[in-house]
Amino acid sequence: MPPKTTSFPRQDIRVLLLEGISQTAVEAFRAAGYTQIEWHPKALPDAELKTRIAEAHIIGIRSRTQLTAQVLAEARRLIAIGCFCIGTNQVDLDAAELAGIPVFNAPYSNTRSVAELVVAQTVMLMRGIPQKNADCHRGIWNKSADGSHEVRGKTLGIVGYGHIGTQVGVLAEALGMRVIFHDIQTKLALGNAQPAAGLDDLLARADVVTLHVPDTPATRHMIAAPQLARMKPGAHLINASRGTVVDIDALADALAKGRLGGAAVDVFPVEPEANGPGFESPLRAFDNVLLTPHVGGSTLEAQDNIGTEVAAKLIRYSDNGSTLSAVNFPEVALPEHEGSLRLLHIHRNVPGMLSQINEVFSRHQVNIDGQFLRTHPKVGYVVIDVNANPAQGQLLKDALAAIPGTLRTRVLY
Ligand SMILES: NC(=O)C1=CN([C@@H]2O[C@H](COP(=O)(O)OP(=O)(O)OC[C@H]3O[C@@H](n4cnc5c(N)ncnc54)[C@H](O)[C@@H]3O)[C@@H](O)[C@H]2O)C=CC1
Ligand SMILES: O=C(O)C(=O)COP(=O)(O)O
Repeated sequence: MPPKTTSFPRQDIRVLLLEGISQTAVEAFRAAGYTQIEWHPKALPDAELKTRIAEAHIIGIRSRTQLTAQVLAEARRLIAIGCFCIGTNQVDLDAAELAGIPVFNAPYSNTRSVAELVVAQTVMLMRGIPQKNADCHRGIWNKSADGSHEVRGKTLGIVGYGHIGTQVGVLAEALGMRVIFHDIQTKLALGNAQPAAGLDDLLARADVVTLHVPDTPATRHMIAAPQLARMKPGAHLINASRGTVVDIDALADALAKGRLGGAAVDVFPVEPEANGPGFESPLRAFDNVLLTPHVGGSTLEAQDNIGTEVAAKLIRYSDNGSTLSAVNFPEVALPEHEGSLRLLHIHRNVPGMLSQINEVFSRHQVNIDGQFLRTHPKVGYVVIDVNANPAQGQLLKDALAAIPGTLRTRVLY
């Protein structure tokens, strides 16, 4: 397959934004001079996604859209992917990298929203509110303190002590909870939080266990029947991480047997494609389970901030070539290239690539003003600033594209 080349004025760059991404993103693209912006309130069905992605230069998604290797194979013009969320597990990151496509996300902007929800869920579960709420809706008055507890002095176990987990811990301590955590990395404990001796130790000690790990092979079903059996009788489980982390049938079984006091679940192994009827889960049967439709990060504040943040990263890459904070790609932080022409060359990381690239410039007798290189094991990214006119830029780009192992070239004027 010939290397992919993209070199357009901003007005010709097609931006496809799916899943109701905040208008702040649309405004940011417009303000930067992009005019071809297509916005969809929902995810697209797979077949339509393949057709649309074939035309797009930039795509923005949230957690629903699956950008598999098969979908990315259709993305002939795509230069960048924006995940307008934290998780990037919905994108085949290796396939994107090998196609020369950097992926950006918003690692912080919705973390506070998730943390606030989890703290609220902790209080609700400890008070038995899900059942009481369900009873009241059915006309049943059940005023009782049985099984209802203050959170003060109780133990919260946080699995995954990252951006969200740490904030949950700080907020929970403000309510007087004892906080213990488990993480695979050594973490600075905030406040009076204490690391647990391991996951099993945490499960055995916590009154409420809350999960804040990413979806990785190691976290899939990390909470299954054996782990649920280790939890304190009557303890509560909260999952606002990914639906893959909990074996949902095992959780339903533990709830059916009365092993747990309750659960709050925001994310599911299979989530409906669109709003409306069609949500299936064995957990629907339990009044003591707080079910929410993956809204941990869905506040207007978070979504607006995410829109601005990810759009800025996509625009910076499109205009300037900077891949700083890309999650799958060699990171190159670049100065502005005013007065010079910038060539981007993305290639398979094989020996001799840089000398072949430089040979192109000596052959064309063009001076290099600046050169920036970063490599990953499989992919290299070189940015070359030259003192050349646009016509020379096109010739240079074509010559660079002819180097075997080239994945993508662009020229930025
Ligand atoms: N419900 C929702 O709407 C939202 C869900 N999320 C989910 O929450 C996850 C966590 O978000 P952040 O805290 O921002 O991520 P983060 O990357 O800051 O923290 C994740 C932590 O989990 C730890 N970890 C990874 N694998 C582990 C394992 N096997 N065992 C124990 N710890 C492990 C990491 O070392 C890290 O400290 C995201 O990956 C995303 O899937 C994020 C935002 C909104
Ligand atoms: O940020 C994340 O990882 C989330 O899970 C939020 O996903 P969403 O943008 O609400 O589809």
